[in-house]
Amino acid sequence: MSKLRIAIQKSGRLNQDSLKILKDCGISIDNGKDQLKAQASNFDLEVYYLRNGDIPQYLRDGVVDCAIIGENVLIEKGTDITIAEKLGFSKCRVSLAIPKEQEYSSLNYFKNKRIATSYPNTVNNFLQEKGISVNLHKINGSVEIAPNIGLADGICDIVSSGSTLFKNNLKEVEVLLTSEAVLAISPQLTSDKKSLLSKLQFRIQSVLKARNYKYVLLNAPNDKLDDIVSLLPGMKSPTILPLVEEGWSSLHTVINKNKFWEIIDELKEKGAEGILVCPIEKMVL
Ligand SMILES: Nc1ncnc2c1ncn2[C@@H]1O[C@H](COP(=O)(O)OP(=O)(O)OP(=O)(O)O)[C@@H](O)[C@H]1O
Ligand SMILES: O=P(O)(O)OC[C@H]1O[C@H](OP(=O)(O)OP(=O)(O)O)[C@H](O)[C@@H]1O
Ligand SMILES: [Mg+2]
Repeated sequence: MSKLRIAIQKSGRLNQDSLKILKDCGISIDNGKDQLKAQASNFDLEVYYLRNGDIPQYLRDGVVDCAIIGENVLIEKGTDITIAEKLGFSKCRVSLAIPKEQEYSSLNYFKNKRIATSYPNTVNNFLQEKGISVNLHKINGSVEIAPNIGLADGICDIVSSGSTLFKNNLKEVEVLLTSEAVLAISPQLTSDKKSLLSKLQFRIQSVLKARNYKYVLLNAPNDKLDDIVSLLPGMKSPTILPLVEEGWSSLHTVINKNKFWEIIDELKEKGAEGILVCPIEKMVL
């Protein structure tokens, strides 16, 4: 059977997290330094190390079967490509920004202005829909410098913490889209690869679920258990085991990491003691 070919970014912001998710899926990659193609030793998978910006074309041409790529790049260059999973890392947004000292009240500000960007299609589609025409300057990097050197009146680029905008005296005025890393599928995927892709996707889903939950163990007096259990969603329902000490139990459950601190405070209020919180490696529902 032929192998599933996956593209990941060769170097840059997605590279390490992409390798990590494959590793967490139990996939070992024989990765010689500077190799552009590597094999997994325990899964029918071939890894191609490519530029993020080139990946949509490789997917379209069927040179690779799937890829880990920023959603923003697919919106810019690959609207024909299907997203199979959102992967929860490399979260950012693509935004319009202008010099800090400029007044801004609406998108009309941009009428006939010069905008520097690496995302011309995204900007064009967004502004055309609103009936606003602009002069676009396509540049590939260091976009935030453009207004300071007189090349543009505004920019459209990736924003995460906002510190690059801040350092360049710019302010974010419109968010065009939000993005995160995704698993994208080639439109040319052949049927013989589908079961391998499902197997990979199943593993990715188990890893992503586990990343969102914590395993919690606590002790509580038996007369407080009902109150405590009412706070806990769990996978089905919590496990309760008697402690050696008379009148006490140990309770085990899983909690969504976003609700974690909120629930921990309530658990303590209701009489829980000795609370342990552990990471979960995989979660299969
Ligand atoms: N500051 C950021 N915070 C979070 N995610 C980001 C940030 N900057 C970029 N990203 C995400 O990571 C992806 C890769 O960004 P990176 O800057 O490493 O690559 P690139 O230079 O755009 O691509 P290439 O591999 O083609 O050189 C982006 O497409 C975006 O999805
Ligand atoms: O809001 P922030 O947290 O400052 O992040 C935004 C910056 O991050 C990215 O650049 P990167 O650091 O990847 O450099 P690059 O331009 O060389 O890709 C992006 O192009 C912005 O410049
Ligand atoms: Mg970058």
